[in-house]
Amino acid sequence: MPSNDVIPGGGKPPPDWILELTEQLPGVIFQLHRDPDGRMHFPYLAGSGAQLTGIDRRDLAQSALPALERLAEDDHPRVMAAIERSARWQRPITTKFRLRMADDRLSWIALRAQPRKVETGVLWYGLMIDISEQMVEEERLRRLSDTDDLTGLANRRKLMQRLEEEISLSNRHALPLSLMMLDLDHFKSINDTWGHLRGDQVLTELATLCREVLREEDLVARLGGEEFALLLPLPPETHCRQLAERLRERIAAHDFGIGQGRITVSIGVAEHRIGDSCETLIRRADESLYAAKHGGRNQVMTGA
Ligand SMILES: Nc1nc2c(ncn2[C@@H]2O[C@H](COP(=O)(O)OP(=O)(O)OP(=O)(O)O)[C@@H](O)[C@H]2O)c(=O)[nH]1
Repeated sequence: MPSNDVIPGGGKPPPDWILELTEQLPGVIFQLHRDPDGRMHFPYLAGSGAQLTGIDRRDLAQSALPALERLAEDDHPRVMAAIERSARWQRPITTKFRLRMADDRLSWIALRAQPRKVETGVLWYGLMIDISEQMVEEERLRRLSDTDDLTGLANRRKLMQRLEEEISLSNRHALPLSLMMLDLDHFKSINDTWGHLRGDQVLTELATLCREVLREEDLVARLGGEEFALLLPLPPETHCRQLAERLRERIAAHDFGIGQGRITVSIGVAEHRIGDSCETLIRRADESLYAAKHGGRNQVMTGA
């Protein structure tokens, strides 16, 4: 295979306007070469992004290591595996990763590269582009779609997603998991007496109280209206019921601005049993909540 497989333009110097064009590109275009023994280097690198890492291109033309060392620790194995797969199956690489820049900032980079077998190993033709802004926006949208507008708690969608994950873990490793359903008592009359805005304020303060009582790893979600769900991974055996009691007492003692003791909640607790699905666990917590309401409200009930 002639050496012009490695050097764009077949070894002839490219015209000035091509050089200028490639250097002005808002990203990086490159060739990445890998020897049969796995050593990599960038025979060609161009684009305005090429300076941002602060690594000299001449060093990268010798070895790709200085760039690979800048990969975020969590992303390194995934990127190496993508390169390996691409080389083995001759499939394009499509990945994204975080790369440490000269100013120590981590930037999100999207990479696309097409591999080609050459006599000396594998040669990729690719491009990289900074997608940090898109990633921030994606994260903002994801948060929005997971969050309840009024209280800032997780919403039903987020709860269902976490519940699926936790139940799958609990079923696989027999880990404890509890679900509490919490519903405000006679909330309609609070709204009717004090107005909808005050009702909203009660919901927001209630969310804060729940968060204060729970631990970081627990999830508090507003399911809609005056109904909340609390998901507790790994609670010690009797912990969940005690916690529900503490929360109930704390709420009953709190002054929501309409006089102490006006706001109470009913709580239904269900503990995960091996083999439970989301629906089964929710149904059992709902049944406990129903029992708490019918037992006179302002109380905690656990499943049979
Ligand atoms: N302020 C406010 N009220 C809401 C919101 N969502 C639902 N509600 C009200 O919550 C009340 C729920 O009433 P019900 O389902 O009858 O329940 P309840 O009065 O709490 O009675 P029990 O649950 O049986 O103790 C209704 O008046 C809804 O209008 C909200 O976002 N803000």
